[in-house]
This record gives sequence, structure tokens and C-alpha cells, in this order.
Amino acid sequence: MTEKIYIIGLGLIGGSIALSIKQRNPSVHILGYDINNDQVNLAKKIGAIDEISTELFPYLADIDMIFISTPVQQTIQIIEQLQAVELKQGVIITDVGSTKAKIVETANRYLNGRIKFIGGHPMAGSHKSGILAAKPHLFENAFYILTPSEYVTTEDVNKLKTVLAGTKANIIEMTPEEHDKVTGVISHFPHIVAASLVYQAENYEEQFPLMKRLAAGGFRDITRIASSNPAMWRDILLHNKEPLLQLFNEWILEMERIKQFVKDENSDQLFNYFANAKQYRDGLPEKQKGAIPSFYDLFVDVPDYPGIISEITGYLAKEEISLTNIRIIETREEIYGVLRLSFQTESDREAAIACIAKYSDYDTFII
Ligand SMILES: NC(=O)C1=CN([C@@H]2O[C@H](COP(=O)(O)OP(=O)(O)OC[C@H]3O[C@@H](n4cnc5c(N)ncnc54)[C@H](O)[C@@H]3O)[C@@H](O)[C@H]2O)C=CC1
Ligand SMILES: O=C(O)C(=O)Cc1ccc(O)cc1
Repeated sequence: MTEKIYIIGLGLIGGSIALSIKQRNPSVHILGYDINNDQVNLAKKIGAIDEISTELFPYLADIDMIFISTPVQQTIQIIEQLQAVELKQGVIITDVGSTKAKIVETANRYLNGRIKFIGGHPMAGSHKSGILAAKPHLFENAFYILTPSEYVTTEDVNKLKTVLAGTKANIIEMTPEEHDKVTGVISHFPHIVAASLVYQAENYEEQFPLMKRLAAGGFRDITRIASSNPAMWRDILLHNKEPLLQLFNEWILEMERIKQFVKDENSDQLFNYFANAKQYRDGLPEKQKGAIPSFYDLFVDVPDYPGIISEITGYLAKEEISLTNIRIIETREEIYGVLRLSFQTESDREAAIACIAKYSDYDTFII
């Protein structure tokens, strides 16, 4: 049973995790520390934590689980220092960093399997920082990646998953290396591109003073993430060097490819370039938080009438099947609609298929 949790770093992510744990299980006692007193005081004030620690390593021998939710470089330093701290037998330590290989490698080296470390990364957030931007539902329907090493058991991972259940995230597992490659493509490199587009606009400002005021719409959308915390992104790039270097090379080749189409005035290739990108982009799951699609969506063909959502949720409630999201995604000929139901696990989805077949004639399908 996880009774006492220690959270180091009470900003956007640490604060959101604390709030989600407290909301699901108020009896869990959360001790919190932040190098910035204002953050930890605010965390206590909004009820994210029960108790403030005034030092990084207070008495920790009664703590069942530790979350390190600081910027990645600080996370490494804290893990290095943890080897000399007295901890409870069986304590589980996890982090929330946007990179995994360096952090997990540090944990393996310094904690040496003696202390159970499970790398973690909730794949949602914001360009905002700090406890005041924290929300208990920040990770709802997002992916939460865990990278357990050979030193931890399924039971350890399940313990962490139970604590994280209040986040309502889809928890999946992968290796630290897989994680860093995937997040390099869909998160880290896009932050570089966003910042570079901002530089490009800024460079033209002297020549076209109206540039800033004209930079609306698409430009604002694609560069939103350039407003993220610079120190955090500096450290993420320092951690994920090799995958990013490969992506730089591939991106430069990609730019050369489209540049050539423009140079050649190759109308067909230019059309195809945008048409293929549009097709792939349009196929991304709609309004999914985080960058990767859900694995456990179920689609149901339903008549389009008011009350259909409560009818379906009523069937699922009868069988005690929990749902993370439900949404009408399409109406066909104004008669039939498609309902998308999202589940945390494959077994919940299978149970839902059986349940809907038991109580209704609606067709279910998986894409
Ligand atoms: N911002 C985002 O959208 C996401 C961030 N992450 C990861 O989560 C981690 C935290 O990021 P945020 O919560 O966004 O940043 P944040 O800036 O909102 O919070 C970080 C907190 O850590 C504290 N801190 C820094 N050094 C510390 C130390 N040595 N000891 C104790 N506290 C310390 C800061 O004072 C701050 O309150 C980072 O590793 C980041 O890569 C993961 C997913 C999304
Ligand atoms: O603001 C956004 O859309 C983000 O990209 C948030 C984000 C930042 C860092 C992560 O590791 C994961 C998600």
C-alpha cells in the first residue's frame, strides 16, 4: 500500500501529479519540496501537498514512493545524491522528465538496482510553467510512458500505475531509447523548428516593421511551443543529442527536397507534397492529448439522437467498465453517428464490446 509520497519539484508537472493523486485518494500523505519556496507554499495552499519539506533530503525512511519532477538536468543530480540517502526498503522512485535514456542510465549506475527506479514521462503539458498552471486533469487521455528496467518487477510497475490511476492517462511501457527517438520526432525536434521559425520572422522585422502584427493565424499556431521554458528545453536538447542530430540531418534533406520542387516549379510534386502531408495529418487522432494516438479506442455506430451518450455510458456502468472519454465524432446522413469510446486498457475495451453487444444492437468496430 502506498501511503506516503514525496514529490520533489512542484511546478506544472509535479503539481499536476500531486493534484491527481490527492483527488483520487485523499488519504495518501504527500510531502513536497521545491527549491523555490513560493512554489511549495502555493502547492500547500491549493491542497496539492499535505506537508512542506524545507530540505531536499529530509527523513525519508517512511516514504513509499518518490516523484522527481524537476528539469531533467536537476533530476540527474538528485538521483546521484539519492544513493547516499537512507530510504525505505522497497521504495519506488520515478521521474517525469521529457528524456529517458540519460536519466535511466544514471539511475542504473548510481542506484544499482538496490533502489527501484522506474523512468516516467507524462506526454502532455503546456508551454506554461509553475504550480499555478497545474491541473489534476492535465494528463487525462494523454499517454504516460514508463521505462521500467530489469531491476523492477511487474508488481513494482503496478504499484506505480495504481498511484497514477488518478491522472486518467493511458500508461504504456517502452525502452528509454525508443522513448527518446519517438519524443525526438514528435516533441523535441518540433520545438526546435518552432523556435527557428520565430527567428526567421524576427530577422525580417527591420525590413518589414509590420511583420509582428501580421504574424497571426497559422504562424501563431505552429510557433506556440516556442513560448516554452528555455532552460527546460536547453536541458532536453542536451540530453537527447544523438537522436536529434540524426533528425537535423533528415530535416535538412527534407528541406532540400521541397526546395528543389520550388526551384523546378514542379507543380505535380508540390501538390503531392502537401496532399500527402495533409492525408497523414488528417489521419492523426482528433483532439488527442499528447502526441501519440490512443491504443484503446472503440467506435460504435449509433443512431444520432439526444441521450445516446448516457444510454451507452449507462450500459457500461451496469458492468462497471470504466471509460476515460466518450465523444460523437461523426454524423452520417444525419441518421447515424459514430461514437468514440476511449479505455485505459485492452481488457476494458474487450469488456465494452461484449457489454454493448449484450444490451444493444449497435455495431462496434476498432480502427
Ligand atoms: N512542461 C511540460 O509540458 C512537460 C514537462 N515535462 C518534464 O517535467 C519536468 C518538470 O517540468 P515542469 O513541471 O514543466 O517545469 P516547472 O518549471 O513548472 O517546474 C519545475 C519545478 O522544479 C523546481 N526545481 C528546479 N530545480 C530543483 C531542485 N534542484 N530541487 C527541487 N526543485 C527544483 C522548480 O523550482 C520548479 O518549481 C521536466 O523534467 C520536464 O522535462 C514532462 C512533460 C510535459
Ligand atoms: O505545449 C505543448 O504542446 C507541449 O509540447 C507540452 C509538452 C512539453 C514537454 C513534454 O515532454 C511533453 C509535452
